Amino acid sequence: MRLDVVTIFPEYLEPLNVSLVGKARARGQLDVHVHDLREWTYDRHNTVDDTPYGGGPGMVMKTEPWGEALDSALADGYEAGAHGPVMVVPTPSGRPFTQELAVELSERPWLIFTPARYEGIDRRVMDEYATRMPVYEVSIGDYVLAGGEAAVLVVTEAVARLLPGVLGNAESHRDDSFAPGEMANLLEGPVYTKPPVWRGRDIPEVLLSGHHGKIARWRRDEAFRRTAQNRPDLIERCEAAGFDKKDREILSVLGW
Ligand SMILES: Nc1cc(-c2ccc3ccn(Cc4ccc(CN5CCCC5)cc4)c3c2)n[nH]1
Repeated sequence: MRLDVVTIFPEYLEPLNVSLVGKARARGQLDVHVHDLREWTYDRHNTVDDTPYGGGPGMVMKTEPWGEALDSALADGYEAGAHGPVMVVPTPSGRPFTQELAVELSERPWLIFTPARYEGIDRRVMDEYATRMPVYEVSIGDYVLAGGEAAVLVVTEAVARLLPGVLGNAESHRDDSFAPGEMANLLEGPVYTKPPVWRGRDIPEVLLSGHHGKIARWRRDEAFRRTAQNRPDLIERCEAAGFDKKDREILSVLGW
């Protein structure tokens, strides 16, 4: 997968050199190119913003630098043999970023991120590139950041860990919250490891029993407990996926 990021804060993307994404890059599973938007300005102050038409607070990012930076990133990518680009535009007003969307993006060969600052980018930039590729405007949550770079880190990490071979055997996204399968749409329950006792706190007996059926049931019950506690909205969603008799038992215990 190729990732291009156009930003006025290239240093903000340094974390893409470490940990999971850094290793995927070192292994050649990810090809990341960060471009400084200001390299596509020609005035003394490297201006990338201007006042909004129609008035209002703040500044809007200008079309020309984005157009030149994106055309350059596209030419570079095609030159390198990449294909099927998709533009990902972080914005508070976008489609919610979910595990489902992470899976969808992880199946694309080329993502071009356009994290903005100020009050966002002149709409004509997205309109222009929507004629050439899918444009996903994406929100990572119902809060307002000062710019899109943090969202690029979030989306990149969620996508990269889904790429084949990126998560080692020791880790798996099989039982992720929101992953398909029997734990679909449930939040994961508590996890434990050695030592067996820590500051007088021991491990739930069932996890030491070696009885895989009981352990799986306990984990599902704990997932229901946590989901009912923190995300009751998800209980309805997984009801659609079908509850078995045991599920209904734990839900009635939880007062559901
Ligand atoms: N999930 C999530 C994503 C973001 C995010 C992503 C990119 C940018 C680029 C600039 N900002 C700051 C920003 C943008 C829009 C407004 C709202 N204004 C009201 C009138 C015009 C616009 C305020 C402040 C971002 C914020 N925040 N949260």
